[in-house]
Amino acid sequence: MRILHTMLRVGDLQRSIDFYTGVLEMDLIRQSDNEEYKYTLAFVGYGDERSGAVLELTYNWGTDQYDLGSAFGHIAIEVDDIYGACEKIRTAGGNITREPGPVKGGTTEIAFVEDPDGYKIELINKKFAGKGLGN
Ligand SMILES: C[C@@H](O)C(=O)SC[C@H](NC(=O)CC[C@H](N)C(=O)O)C(=O)NCC(=O)O
Ligand code: NI
Repeated sequence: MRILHTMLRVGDLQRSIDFYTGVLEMDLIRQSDNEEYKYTLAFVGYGDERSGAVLELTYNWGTDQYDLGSAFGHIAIEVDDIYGACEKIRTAGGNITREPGPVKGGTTEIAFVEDPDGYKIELINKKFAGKGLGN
């Protein structure tokens, strides 16, 4: 078994596609409508589903916002240079909500960016990927 995707309900599909492709440099892999049940799916990621897990952006027709609640945490992305990545994301209009630097209580360098619906995306510097807090 392997993880295929994480599904996120979004309030404006093009706004989300623009963010994940334009700001986080993902590919738009495929998109499909379900006319009967009135929703559209857009799969975005770094390479296709055979090479790794992707995000499944789900737009329910006519629903433009959701209560994210307090349970969802974040999706993590590995970046080669977290400081440079944050500058590029900021320049591209992304909302960095936690500046890059060592995680509290550890050494792993992280940052957070929020997507257009408020979902948190954690950026982790490549040299720390898979090392937890890095201690
Ligand atoms: C393609 C596969 O990865 C899917 O996740 S499609 C599954 C399908 N999704 C939806 O219906 C999304 C819209 C829905 N209103 C929602 O917001 O979740 C699904 O969950 N189908 C249910 C089923 O029983 O088939
Ligand atoms: Ni799915």
